[in-house]
Amino acid sequence: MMQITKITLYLVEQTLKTPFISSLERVEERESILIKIKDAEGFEGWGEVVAFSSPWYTEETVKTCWHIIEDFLAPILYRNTIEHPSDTIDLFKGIKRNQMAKSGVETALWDLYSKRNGMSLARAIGGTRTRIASGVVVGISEVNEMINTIDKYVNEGYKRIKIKIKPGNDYHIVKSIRDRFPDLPLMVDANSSYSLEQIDSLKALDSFGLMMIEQPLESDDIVDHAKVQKHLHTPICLDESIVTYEDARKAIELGSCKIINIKVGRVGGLTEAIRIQNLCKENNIPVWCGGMLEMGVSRAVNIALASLDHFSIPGDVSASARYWEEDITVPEVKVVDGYIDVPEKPGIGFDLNMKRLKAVTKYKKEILSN
Ligand SMILES: O=C(O)CCC(=O)C1=CC=C[C@@H](O)[C@@H]1C(=O)O
Ligand SMILES: [Mg+2]
Repeated sequence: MMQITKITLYLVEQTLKTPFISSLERVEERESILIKIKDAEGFEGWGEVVAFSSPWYTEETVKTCWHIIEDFLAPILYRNTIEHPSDTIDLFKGIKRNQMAKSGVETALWDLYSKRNGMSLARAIGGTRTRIASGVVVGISEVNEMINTIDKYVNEGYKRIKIKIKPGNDYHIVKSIRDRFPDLPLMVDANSSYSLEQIDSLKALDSFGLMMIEQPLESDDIVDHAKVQKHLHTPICLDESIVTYEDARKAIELGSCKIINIKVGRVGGLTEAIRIQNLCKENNIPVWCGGMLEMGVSRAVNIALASLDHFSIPGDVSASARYWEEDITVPEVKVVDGYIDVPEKPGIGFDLNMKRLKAVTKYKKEILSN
């Protein structure tokens, strides 16, 4: 039984090594919230909230998450004894959506729970892999610059490259990259920048042997995606549209996608992420672990998630050095020959780099229990 005695929130900010550009936004300064949860026996768990500063990817922001955690989720934790992190599904039921806020808290409880039980987070959630295959994302820029960046990542051993596309910035870019790297495991992510009327632009990509096209249409759509999938050979992968297990079930039933990108934050935590992977396994829908330009705590959670057996496609879990001069956890996440080792230490398997955390913290607050 976990009796929560202290919850502390940290607002942190780090500058990305290079700005990240998608069809919707340019991210340069990355804010996040870190959550530290302490229990009556002195164990500590850490979680990271992956919402961005503005609501371009989903409706949540750093500020909405802070509000939801401070005013609603933390009081629930103080009022209840918790046996298992999955108890939060019921405890948080009265609070609609706000998945990233819930996930930050739930993953901190998973870290706490696995530390209390002397197990790694990966083993606590049933992960079996000892290492995970790593892929990396290349943002939108001038095509020769993208090719040089891809070349660098391929030489670093990354197993799969994802590039960002948008209408008008698609066919010629993919063609140039394919000409240069004919056999590269390559996929594209449109972040919902196409409409049904632009289906021909998507069909034109069919000739490039892409692993998948991620989220071409609206971020809450599964109906039109099903229509498009019928006319495409390339599998559609859904990201933004899948926020719950029920969304995944309906999308699979409708044929809206052939692959799902699971992001822990987007679906409200590890418990829901695991349920979605199990559903996909039953339905032969491959899954992979998405990224959120995250710092070390959430990166560690992604490594644990991707150690589950049905995560068969290299995801967006890359090295700490992909984004950060110095990460907030130690040791840094490293990619060796295209793989990241799954840590065996109890909990998330990485320690907080307290010096770095202090340097990047803009504001810190202990949430009081009444
Ligand atoms: O974390 C990473 O390495 C990159 C993640 C990434 O590609 C994304 C993060 C957040 C929003 C998007 O632009 C994009 C995605 O949609 O998957
Ligand atoms: Mg995506």
